[in-house]
Amino acid sequence: MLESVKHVIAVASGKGGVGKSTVTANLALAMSQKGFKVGVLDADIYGPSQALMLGVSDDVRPQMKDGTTFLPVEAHGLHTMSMAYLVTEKTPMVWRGPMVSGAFQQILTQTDWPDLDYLFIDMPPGTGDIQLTLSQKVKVAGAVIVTTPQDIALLDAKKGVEMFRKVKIPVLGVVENMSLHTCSNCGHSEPVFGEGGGDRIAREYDTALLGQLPLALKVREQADSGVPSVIAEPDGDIAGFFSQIADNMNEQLEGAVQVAPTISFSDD
Ligand SMILES: Nc1ncnc2c1ncn2[C@@H]1O[C@H](COP(=O)(O)OP(=O)(O)OP(=O)(O)O)[C@@H](O)[C@H]1O
Repeated sequence: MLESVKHVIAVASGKGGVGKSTVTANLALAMSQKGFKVGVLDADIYGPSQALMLGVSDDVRPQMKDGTTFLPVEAHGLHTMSMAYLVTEKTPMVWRGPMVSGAFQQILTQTDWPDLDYLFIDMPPGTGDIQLTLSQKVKVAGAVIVTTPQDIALLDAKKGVEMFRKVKIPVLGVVENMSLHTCSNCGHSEPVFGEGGGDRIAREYDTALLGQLPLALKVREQADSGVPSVIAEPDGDIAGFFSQIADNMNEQLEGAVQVAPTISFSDD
């Protein structure tokens, strides 16, 4: 249950479509590759995408324990739970606010989470009911804000930072996604969505810039095929970015619990 989770981390964005789910999946996998026990909860109830990104097929349903709790679904070594496991692709999500936060609360608290170092919550975009429910019901260790560098996204990201501050959830830092695009034909790089936005917001709000990710075709292709870049190319540049982001996030998490090294005894 939630008591067995050491750190709940909310991954949020002000604006939709900035790559929050992509960052959540890859960051969780990067953390898992470092030896931490990691879970992912897809709280983006209107548009859950973690199942797709983590390669969980449509017909997978979580098993029940004692008829009251869900057992998380394992994917690439992560323990995952998502609204997508409980509804069919064709079920329209036309719920009102209270129903949405009720459903969120239920999958959060009625999932039999194993001992986890981190539970990453892929939040819906914006500053709505789910964000409020989360802050009221759970002790959240920190929030990671994902943004793209252009002004319109930054404006929304700022609202996100302010909201977390208001509800006393520490903002661990900002991930700037789609920073530079490198042409796969000629290698030329250009800042499609502008430059330096993540850095500006981090300074303005006295928080860290956890990392910058390029806009790259393979990031989308790999995520969409259910094998995020960190797994698809563990030694590639994208995996390297996420490994650094995971380290930076841990640095920001005061008193982060490190996984105890395995101690083996020898006879001599
Ligand atoms: N750095 C990147 N390079 C290329 N494509 C990317 C990158 N980051 C995300 N994408 C793609 O952009 C699309 C939107 O990303 P994603 O679903 O992660 O965004 P989101 O912020 O979670 O969206 P939503 O608000 O709908 O939940 C996806 O198709 C994803 O594969």
